[in-house]
Amino acid sequence: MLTATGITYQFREGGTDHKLLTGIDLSLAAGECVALLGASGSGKSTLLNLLGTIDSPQSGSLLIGGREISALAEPERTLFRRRHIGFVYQRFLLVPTLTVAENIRLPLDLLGVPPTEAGERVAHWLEAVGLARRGDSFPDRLSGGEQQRVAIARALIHEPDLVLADEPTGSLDPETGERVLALLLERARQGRGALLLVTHSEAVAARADRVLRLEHGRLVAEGGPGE
Ligand SMILES: Nc1ncnc2c1ncn2[C@@H]1O[C@H](COP(=O)(O)OP(=O)(O)OP(=O)(O)O)[C@@H](O)[C@H]1O
Repeated sequence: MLTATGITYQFREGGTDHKLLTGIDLSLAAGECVALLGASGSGKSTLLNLLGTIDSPQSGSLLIGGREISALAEPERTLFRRRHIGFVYQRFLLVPTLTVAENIRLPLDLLGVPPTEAGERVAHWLEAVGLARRGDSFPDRLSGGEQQRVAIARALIHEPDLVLADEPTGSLDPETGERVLALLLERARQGRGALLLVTHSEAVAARADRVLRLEHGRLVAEGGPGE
């Protein structure tokens, strides 16, 4: 469902060009779970932003669901992202002024899903992440693990084809992290969307179908030759 070929990314800082990603080749099949490891600063989050169409590479091709992303103008790209991609971040990034239910509902409102259907889907996801009684709470009333479950419900509610998760369990205790990981993996294993999961944990990575490591601007398959 995703094919990236020859993706490069560089940035200029202090008068010098830094080549962060020098040639990323990556294929993700629908329903596949791939873990992405790499040293701090190797460019994992940058790569996620590129694959998530938030940022643009200097060169290379990115096909998602058969569409070439670089060919899309910004409004189309935004719409594409809202429809097809879900993001989960280490720091949750919930909107503090919205309730839990409103946070989860946000992607549906942006897509113009009718209110009755949106309400039903929010109720389903509140239940699915074990927060049925917390819909009216504000995020700051929730524990870190609960906030991350809200973030996951928000990332999945529109049934995206691709979920990009940037260290989603990084700030959680092991038990809560396991619960959050299980939620993400379960959905991919049901064939409902591919998952690319950035992690620093070898144990978390071992749960994926495949493990890739970002090294010197390229992806290397763990325990085998390159992608
Ligand atoms: N546009 C930019 N301008 C300046 N610096 C940038 C830019 N894009 C990326 N960088 C730098 O490139 C490096 C890679 O960042 P990135 O967040 O992608 O790494 P990472 O592998 O996710 O790291 P971590 O594991 O610590 O989260 C960082 O040092 C970051 O500051």
